[in-house]
Amino acid sequence: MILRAERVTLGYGRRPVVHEVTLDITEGGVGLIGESGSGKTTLARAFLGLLTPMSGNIWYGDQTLKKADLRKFRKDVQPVFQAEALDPRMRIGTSIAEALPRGSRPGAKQRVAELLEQVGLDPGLAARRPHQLSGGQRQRVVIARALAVDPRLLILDEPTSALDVTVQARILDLLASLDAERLLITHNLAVVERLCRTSHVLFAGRVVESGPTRDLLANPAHPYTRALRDAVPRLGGPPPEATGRAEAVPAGTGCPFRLRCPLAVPECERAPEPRDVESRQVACHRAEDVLAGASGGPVT
Ligand SMILES: Nc1ncnc2c1ncn2[C@@H]1O[C@H](COP(=O)(O)OP(=O)(O)OP(=O)(O)O)[C@@H](O)[C@H]1O
Repeated sequence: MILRAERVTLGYGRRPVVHEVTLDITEGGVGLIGESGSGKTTLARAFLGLLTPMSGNIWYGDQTLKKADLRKFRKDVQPVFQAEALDPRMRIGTSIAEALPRGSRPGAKQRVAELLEQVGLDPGLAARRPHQLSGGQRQRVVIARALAVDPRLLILDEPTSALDVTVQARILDLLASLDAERLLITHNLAVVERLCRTSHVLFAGRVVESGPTRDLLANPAHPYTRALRDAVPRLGGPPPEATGRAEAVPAGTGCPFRLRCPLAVPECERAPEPRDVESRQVACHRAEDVLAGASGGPVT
């Protein structure tokens, strides 16, 4: 385990938007799934040390981020940002060379060529500027930049959402082939299926279901996971529309999903604690009914 969030609450100003999340980044890839506004990027920013928790801790090995060696942390944990963030005026080679650790500048040209090859690009592209590359090539450059410091963990926020399906599949193959671990943020379930052994489903800033990705997708135990899965989770498909907004119920007033939940019962006015159900942790009073395939109405 490289990073761990322990009962982390995050927010902007005084408004919390992620509530008491506990989550380990373990081997085999970890997915954070949820619709727009559910808090995925906010949690990723905390894992990158860019947002300080209102309460709880981010652990890096056996130290909290407050006490950790930040130089080592910044080398170990690298974001993979959107390709649009590449400086349009800068040549690709310079852009990658800038990310290299200080001591390695003398051999930079050679190292840039190696990194370009590692991500499946012709080293000759180093002389070009971003607009002279395709979207898929630009995304590979972004990955090469992140790999420049030989990180242990990549934090990827929708790394392929701007790409067409075939290019997307090739970038996923590349990501799957890398040695670094992954925290992957997406609304696209096909992407987590390919890259993450474990997944966490966020709704309105709370983890509602966690477990092996395979199990979550094959047989969800939370009605929200089921809604996400059923809402066109094709590779390259649009974000699920049938699921509406994440901020359905204010915090502290029962299950956050209950106003949209086809299985809601009066008991759901009491917030469900996460509990172990089969292979996963799920925060739902009716997880067993969901697993059994119930589609609506109260338990009789
Ligand atoms: N800089 C900010 N200042 C204030 N509120 C913010 C800020 N960034 C995000 N938020 C709010 O925090 C909540 C969670 O946003 P976040 O970006 O983490 O969600 P997300 O799941 O990553 O969504 P998306 O998939 O659209 O990126 C939202 O209600 C959003 O409006």
